[in-house]
Amino acid sequence: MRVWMIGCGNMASAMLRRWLDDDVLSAADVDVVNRADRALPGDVRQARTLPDGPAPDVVVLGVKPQQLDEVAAVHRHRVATAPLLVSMLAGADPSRLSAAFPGPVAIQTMPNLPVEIGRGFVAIHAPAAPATARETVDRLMAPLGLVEWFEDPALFAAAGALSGCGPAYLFRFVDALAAGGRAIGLSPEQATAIALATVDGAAAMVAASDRSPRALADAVASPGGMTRAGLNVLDDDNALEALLERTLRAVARRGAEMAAG
Ligand SMILES: NC(=O)C1=CN([C@@H]2O[C@H](COP(=O)(O)OP(=O)(O)OC[C@H]3O[C@@H](n4cnc5c(N)ncnc54)[C@H](O)[C@@H]3O)[C@@H](O)[C@H]2O)C=CC1
Ligand SMILES: O=C(O)[C@@H]1CCC=N1
Repeated sequence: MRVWMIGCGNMASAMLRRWLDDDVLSAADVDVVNRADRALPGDVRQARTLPDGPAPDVVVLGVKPQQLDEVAAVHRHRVATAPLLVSMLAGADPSRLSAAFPGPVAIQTMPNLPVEIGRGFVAIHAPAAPATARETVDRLMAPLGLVEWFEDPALFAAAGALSGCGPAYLFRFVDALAAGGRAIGLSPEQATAIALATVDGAAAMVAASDRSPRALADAVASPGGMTRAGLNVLDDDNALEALLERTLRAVARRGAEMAAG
C-alpha cells in the first residue's frame, strides 16, 4: 500500500511507527510532507512537497485542524486522484474534508497515542464510505488497537473525546500519583517508578478481569483500612467522578466548537 502523509507529528508518527513495525506499510512506500524535518519512524522520506508521480492508495492527513485550509490550498490538486483520504483532524467531519479535498473518499478518524504500541483506540466516522474504502481503512487500522466505526456523529464525537484525549488524563494521573508519593516522603525517582508500576499493573489487571473497576477497587479496600481512608477522599462529594465529568464535558464543548469551525 502506498501512502502520502501530509503532516506527520506526534499523532501521525505514532500511527506510522506501528504501521512500519507491523509491516502494514514499508518505509519505501511512504512519503511525508512536514513543515520542517523531524525524526520519523523508519527514517521515511520527508519533504516540503508531495513527490512526483501518481497518487498513492491512501493520503493521511495529520496537520493541526487550523491548518486544514492552508494544506488543502497547496495540495488539493495532487490529492484529488487518490482514492482515500484518512484524516485525524479533530473536528473536521467528512463533508468538511471533502470540501477541502474534493475527489477521494473522506474518512474522519480520532486515534489516540497508544496506537504506537498497538494498544490504542481509533474511532472512525465515514457514513458514506463504500465497502472497498472501509476494507482498506480496516486493514490500515487493525494493528493500531481497538477500532470502532460510528455512524452517528454525536457518538463518534463522544467516543473520540474520551479516547483521543483520555491518555493525557491518565498521564497526568500518574504524575499526580507520583506527586502524592513525594508528599508522603518518597524521592522523586521512587515516587515516579512506583506510580508507574502501580498504574501499569492495575490497568493490565482491570483490562484482563471480568470484575468491574469499581468491584476491583473494593477488593483493594479492606473495611476500615488504609485504601478506604483514601477512597473516602476521592468519593467525598463524588469528587473524582464529578471532576472527570466536568473534564469530559469541557472536551466535548471544545470539540463541538472546533467542529463548528
Ligand atoms: N496528539 C494526539 O494525541 C492526537 C492528535 N489528533 C489530531 O492529530 C493532528 C496532529 O496533532 P499532533 O500530531 O499532536 O500535532 P503536531 O504538531 O505534533 O504535528 C503536526 C505536523 O504537521 C506538520 N505541518 C504543519 N503545517 C504543515 C504544512 N503547512 N504542511 C505540511 N505539514 C505541516 C508539522 O510539521 C508537524 O509535523 C491534529 O489535527 C489533532 O487534532 C487526534 C487524536 C489524538
Ligand atoms: O487536543 C486535541 O485537540 C487533539 C485531539 C485529541 C487529542 N489531541
